[in-house]
Amino acid sequence: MLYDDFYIKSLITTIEDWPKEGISFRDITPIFSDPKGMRMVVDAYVHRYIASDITHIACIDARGFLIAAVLAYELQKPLILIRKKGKLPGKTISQRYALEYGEAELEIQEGAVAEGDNILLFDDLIATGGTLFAAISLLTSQGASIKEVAAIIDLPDLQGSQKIRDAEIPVFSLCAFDGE
Ligand SMILES: O=P(O)(O)OC[C@H]1O[C@H](OP(=O)(O)OP(=O)(O)O)[C@H](O)[C@@H]1O
Ligand SMILES: Nc1ncnc2[nH]cnc12
Repeated sequence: MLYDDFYIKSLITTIEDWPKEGISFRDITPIFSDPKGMRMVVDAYVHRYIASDITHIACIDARGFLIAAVLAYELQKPLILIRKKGKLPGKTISQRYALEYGEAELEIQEGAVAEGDNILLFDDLIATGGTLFAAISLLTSQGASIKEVAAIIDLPDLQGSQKIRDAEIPVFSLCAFDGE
């Protein structure tokens, strides 16, 4: 078995009513303090993408950075940082969006990606998909193609992953919290 989704899921804790009432927050912090879990997560993505034709990995501020940086090192691919507004120096392109518990704005630096780039887009979790769609829009507006979206957790009830698939972008996640 390459990875044990039950084991990965067992590391994720749920905090009710955080950061707002009604939200069941899925906390991935314990994965980082469990070396076996961390290796399982990274190895699952390395195995999936080692022979793929992706040219770049793009990842989303902030939790998305944590695994994607290790993955870029392992796969020897350039890493593109998609950051919350006001964090990237120089000329940027930005996109506002709504997520499960608020609104925000994402940015990339001008010239970060180009026509012909084949991107693996990574974030830790897919809820409504608002964050990922903003990232997709930033990358594709510069001519890049999204080869696949990868995440640790999918929350299918919130339909983000289905909307991304409906846009004909493949989605890969290691585990799901479905009606739980
Ligand atoms: O599918 P959505 O409804 O858009 O929600 C998913 C996003 O929400 C969280 O990010 P958050 O903005 O809380 O940032 P963080 O990673 O900095 O904690 C998570 O890391 C995803 O990026
Ligand atoms: N329920 C949730 N848990 C953790 N991160 C999230 N981002 C959006 N919704 C989330």
